This record gives sequence, C-alpha cells and structure tokens, in this order.
Amino acid sequence: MEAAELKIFPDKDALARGAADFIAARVLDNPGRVALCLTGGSTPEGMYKVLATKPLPWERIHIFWGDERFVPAGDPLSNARMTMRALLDKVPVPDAHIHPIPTETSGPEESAALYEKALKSFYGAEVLDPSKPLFDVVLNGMGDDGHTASLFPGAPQLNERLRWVVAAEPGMEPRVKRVTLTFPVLESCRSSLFLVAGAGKAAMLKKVLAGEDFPAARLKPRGDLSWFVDTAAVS
Ligand SMILES: O=C(O)[C@H](O)[C@@H](O)[C@H](O)[C@H](O)COP(=O)(O)O
Repeated sequence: MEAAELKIFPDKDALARGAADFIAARVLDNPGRVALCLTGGSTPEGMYKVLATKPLPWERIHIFWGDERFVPAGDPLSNARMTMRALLDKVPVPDAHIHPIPTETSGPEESAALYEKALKSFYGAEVLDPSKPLFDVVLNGMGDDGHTASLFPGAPQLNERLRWVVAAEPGMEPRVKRVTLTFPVLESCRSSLFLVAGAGKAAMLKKVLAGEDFPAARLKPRGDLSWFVDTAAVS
C-alpha cells in the first residue's frame, strides 16, 4: 500500500472530469477483463455522466456496486438505478456484465449472501488472494459522519473479515436497510478513489485525512488510494 494522494479540484464539475479521466486511464491500463466497483450517493452522479462520454472498451468491463439500499431496483433511492440512468444506459456495456446487488429477496441478509456468491464466482475463488485484486477500481463516497459504502461508525460490520458482503442497518438518511461489501473486499483492488465534494463534508474530511478513527479512514486498499475532493470540501 502506498501513501494516499490528495487531488483538489476547483469545483464539483472539475472533480467529476478529473475522476472520470482517472478511471478511464485505469481501464485502458488493463488489456483484459476490467472490474469496476461503483458507489451511490449524490457526488458520483456527475462523474458517471462524464464517464459515459468516454470511448472505453465497454465490452470487457464488468460493473459491481460497493453498497445498495434495500429498495426495489426501480426505486429512486436505488444506487444501481442512479448509475444506470447516469452511465450504464448510455454505454454499450453488455447486460450480462452489470452486476447489481439484488434486492428482490426476502431481506438484506439473503441479498448479501447472493451477492457474495456472485462475487466469488466472478473472482473464481472463495478466498481473496492479496496478489490477485478483485477490482481494478473501487469508487468510494464519504458521508458527513465518516461512513463509506454502508459501513457506519460503530457498526459491527466494520470488523467483519470473513464475509464479503453483509446486511447493514440504516446508519443515516435515507433510513432504509442496506447491503454492503466489507473492508477486505473493498480493499481488494488496484486503485481506490474517494469522491468528496461540498462544504458540508469539510469537517469530517479533515478528521479522516488526519487518520482519526472513522470508517472512511479505515479503508486500506491493497493498491493506490486517491482522494478526489473539491475546494469546498477542504475549506
Ligand atoms: O448508498 C449510499 O448512500 C452510499 O454508497 C454512501 O456510502 C455514499 O457514498 C456516501 O453517503 C456519500 O454520499 P454523497 O455523495 O451523497 O455525499
């Protein structure tokens, strides 16, 4: 693991362009099967729209999500739905390469078990090999309370080292149950990046970058880690 890199952009649009360029470059670095782990929240949406304009080899890109709200696929709160509308509906990615966290199940526990199975089958092994990262790029957000994915401060899911995917209680708005990848899985990547924008994040960003114990600061990717932030978030 290398030291984290901090990239500061003048505003949210510049941040979106910078992050989309970064992801496109990482995709093009890999001549084989590419796996991207995307995130929900409001910050990535603009970046997804920029990424949709990039001429990328979509036929060899697979899409996963780091967490999902336990709502039907068509619900406006769905992270996958937002990503479909901003990005995936606009690019020639094969349907079979889109791997949303299933939510039409008996509950978040069943969703987590099914997604864990899907990830292991894609990876081709039951145990993560440190020399073989699962994802090329993992995109992360950070909540005002320091959560990332649906790993909330003080939650038992923070200490999960065996399960790849678990159910989570709603830690903050929207107050719906969640399904989330765990740290070892989010960390199994070549590159990891956080997108953080807006003055509302400034106080927490300062603490997390100083290494205070919040979920976003606990993420220790095997590959490189970059923080893409706007000036408001570092104000
Ligand atoms: O489902 C979710 O809510 C997210 O995956 C969550 O972890 C998000 O990334 C952060 O809360 C930041 O969200 P914003 O970009 O909206 O601030």
